[in-house]
Amino acid sequence: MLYKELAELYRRLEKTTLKTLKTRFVADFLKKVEDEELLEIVPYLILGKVFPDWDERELGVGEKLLIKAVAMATGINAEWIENSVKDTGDLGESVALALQKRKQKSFFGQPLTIKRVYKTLVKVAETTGEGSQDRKLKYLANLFMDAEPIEGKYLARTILGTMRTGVAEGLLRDAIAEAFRVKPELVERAYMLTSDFGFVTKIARLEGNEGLSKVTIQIGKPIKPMLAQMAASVREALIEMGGEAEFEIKYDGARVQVHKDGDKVIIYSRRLENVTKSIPEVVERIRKSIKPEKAIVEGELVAVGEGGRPRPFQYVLRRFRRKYNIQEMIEKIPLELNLFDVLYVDGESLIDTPFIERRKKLESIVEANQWIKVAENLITKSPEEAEEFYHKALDMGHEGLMAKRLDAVYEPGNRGKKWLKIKPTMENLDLVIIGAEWGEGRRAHVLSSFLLGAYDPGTGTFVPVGKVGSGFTDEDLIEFTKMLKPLIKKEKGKFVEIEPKVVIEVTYQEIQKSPKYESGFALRFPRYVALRDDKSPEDADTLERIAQLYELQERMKAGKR
Ligand SMILES: Nc1ncnc2c1ncn2[C@@H]1O[C@H](COP(=O)(O)OP(=O)(O)OP(=O)(O)O)[C@@H](O)[C@H]1O
Repeated sequence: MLYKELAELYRRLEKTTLKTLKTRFVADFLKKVEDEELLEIVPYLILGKVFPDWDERELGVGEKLLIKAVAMATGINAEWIENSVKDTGDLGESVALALQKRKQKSFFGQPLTIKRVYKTLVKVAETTGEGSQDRKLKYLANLFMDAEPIEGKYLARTILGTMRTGVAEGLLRDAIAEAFRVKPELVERAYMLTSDFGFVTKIARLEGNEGLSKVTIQIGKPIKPMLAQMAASVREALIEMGGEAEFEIKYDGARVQVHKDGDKVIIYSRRLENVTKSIPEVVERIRKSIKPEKAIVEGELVAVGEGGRPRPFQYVLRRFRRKYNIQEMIEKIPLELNLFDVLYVDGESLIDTPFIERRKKLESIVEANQWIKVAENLITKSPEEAEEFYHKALDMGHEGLMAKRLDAVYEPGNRGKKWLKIKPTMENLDLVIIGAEWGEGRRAHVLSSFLLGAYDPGTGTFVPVGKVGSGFTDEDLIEFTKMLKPLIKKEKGKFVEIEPKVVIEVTYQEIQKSPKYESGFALRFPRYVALRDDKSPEDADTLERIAQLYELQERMKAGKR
């Protein structure tokens, strides 16, 4: 299949904002894909990606290298392309211009096929080590040599991860359902269980509803994590759970999903990225402590400080980010793993097993020690006992408690009421930076105030809910400016519009109802807490969640009165 057909799809997607139309375009395209291998590749390309997020492979190509490759392919100098980006505001557009401007196409050129593009990008990702930049450059230049302007535009955007065609996961799910006349809920279910749109598309096409309904979890494919809502108090949680619940310490760290298959261990982060290489000591401990040959378990990784007390979760994220001198970090930031769930053991999925049974299973398969533990818990009907446990958890320096329904099955990707969290403060929000303003005076060269958006899963867009300017150090602002500059879409005076990619956590004094933003909500005194690079923009808090938190806040206020 020709890459040009895919480029044409991107062009059509970009031209309309109508979700139904976009869904139809994607569905029509999927219907045309016959080849089985392509069926697994194309969904990712449509999302503007090459690999699923949980795949360890990365292209490792920045703007500079890409421009060099285009310069090499067209004979147009790199400076011209760089300058053109200042006018177009989009490297993809400038690549198309460069391809148009080139004198003549190679005589031996072959039209690009989707397979060739994909295979080349895989080679680019797998080229590492000494001299790899040069080899990547050659592979890419070869592709651009044979690319038409419209192909070059979208190829560049795919390589840089800035597709901007407005196709989010929800839209792709609906398009798969429409294309192969299968039930959207079954597509969703299969995706939540495997996080693999390639696999799901193939099953939908080849085996229809029946095949989709048989999809189950697999070692090596991460499962979307089950999430919690917030409760106003321990008592409220107990009532919601039907009078009896299991309470667990809510550890303040980073969630991990561990897949063990014999000696092979893969660890995925909260956003299901493969973080195995950054924490080898944890891998080693899992091999020893998790008894079954094959298992999938979940837990919270906590950085431990003096006297075994937990350190803020940012320390764990520092461990995830580190690629070199890992040994040094193992000593500097020791990690303890507190396991709280088991989803699979030796060929058997436990997803539909009630929580209380899973918990028993977990206790039986873990050989606990100083570094790997099963989350401390209390099963009770008594609000007083639960309160006492809550205060004990807080005194120990933990975040609060989780309450879990004893009979709850595991609901991948769902934020329902079967799990509730109880914390002493209002929930911080994780929001996406969608705009910014250049500072004044001493801060004129840095972005210093940021417009925050909540996610709207229905449309795949981000709706403004507030502006944050406090809580940043000078170094933070320099870092953010560096990070956000390549994501600038438009500049208007001091204000810049930003591609929604970066998630940050903020505190605030209150959520207010306000006509200021179309969302209907505004944050009062938001303050920056941390960069959440463990979350993707689609994991950010939604408008619906903000509305729920608003209700909760009002209930908490009423309780205090
Ligand atoms: N015992 C526990 N059981 C389940 N989750 C726990 C536990 N201890 C800590 N956690 C953490 O709490 C989170 C549950 O809260 P929630 O579902 O809101 O997730 P989240 O969106 O990642 O929020 P948060 O910012 O609170 O981590 C889990 O994702 C996990 O990281």
